[in-house]
Amino acid sequence: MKFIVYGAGAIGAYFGGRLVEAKQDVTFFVRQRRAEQLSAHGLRLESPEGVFTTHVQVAATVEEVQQADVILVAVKGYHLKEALPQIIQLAKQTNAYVLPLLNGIEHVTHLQQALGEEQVLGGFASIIATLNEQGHVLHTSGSSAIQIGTLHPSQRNVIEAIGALQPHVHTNIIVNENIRKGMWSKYMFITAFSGITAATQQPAQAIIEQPATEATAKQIVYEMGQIARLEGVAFSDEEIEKEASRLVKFKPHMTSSMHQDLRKGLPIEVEHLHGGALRIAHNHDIKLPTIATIYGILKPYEHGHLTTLR
Ligand SMILES: NC(=O)C1=CN([C@@H]2O[C@H](COP(=O)(O)OP(=O)(O)OC[C@H]3O[C@@H](n4cnc5c(N)ncnc54)[C@H](OP(=O)(O)O)[C@@H]3O)[C@@H](O)[C@H]2O)C=CC1
Ligand SMILES: CC(C)(CO)C(=O)C(=O)O
Repeated sequence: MKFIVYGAGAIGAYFGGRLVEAKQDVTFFVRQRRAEQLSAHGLRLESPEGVFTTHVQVAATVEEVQQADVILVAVKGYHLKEALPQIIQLAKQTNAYVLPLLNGIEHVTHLQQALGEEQVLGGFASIIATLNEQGHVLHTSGSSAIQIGTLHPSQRNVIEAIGALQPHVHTNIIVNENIRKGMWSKYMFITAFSGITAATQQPAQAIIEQPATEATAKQIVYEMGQIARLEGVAFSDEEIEKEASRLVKFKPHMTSSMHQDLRKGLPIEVEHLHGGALRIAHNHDIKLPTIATIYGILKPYEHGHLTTLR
């Protein structure tokens, strides 16, 4: 298959690299600095699933890309404002399916509004990965997977075709028959885990050892469950409780990428995750007081260091 990977950060480079390794035709759509880095040094994945180094095809302008079957989107939520017009243009000119791997939900709505429901697939990534200074991917979790699925009945063939790559890739491609629910489960969990670790500036230990912090984190999951249901995603009480109970199952030193980014003074996805949840709640005329509080605490850190506050 012919893939465009839009954004060659941790997720794009990792899963795109695994597709190159599986002999797929992959073009990494990147900005100038990353294009130079990838052209000069290629792509290197360091992972418990194997080290892989390869030359890659890159493109930095939409004119360079004529054909594609699938566009994997792997930017951060805070890149979307700039990236969406280009992704939409790429999708329109190639007629390719768009497979977003971001955490959150709002990007799916934006893509569907621009392209129609038939062109936007469902998906998300399960991995812990980052780029080092050389632009190599460091994959540190024990496993890696993307979950994919149809958001429209017409997408069955393309989802099956991507799923059929599974025997050839050194990662997991899981076809999820209810991908919308899968995406919401991940959104529910990550909004709580990233929100509470970033707001407390503590790893999972704070949730595990401090009942008040655990209760706040779980409350975020319950509020996310409320909007998921209002959006028509059928979560039972038990399923929501299961997501909430995952919050205390981490090793105490574990933390979220949002907390790590905050510590490093990097931008964080608070507007995309927590802000996105509040906008959905607003559309349904309800309040999410715990998420609103976490959003208020984290919002000043949205762009990284607090250099703009005087
Ligand atoms: N990393 C992880 O372990 C996990 C991440 N996720 C989710 O996946 C998504 C991506 O995260 P991650 O890969 O870590 O993020 P990264 O910051 O590592 O990568 C994002 C990449 O997008 C590129 N980019 C941004 N704007 C553009 C643009 N206009 N054109 C081309 N490239 C662009 C950036 O390039 P540049 O170098 O030019 O800035 C950067 O390399 C997020 O929503 C995250 O929450 C989900 C599960 C795990
Ligand atoms: C919690 C974790 C590490 C794994 O789901 C994650 O996705 C994140 O922090 O962004």
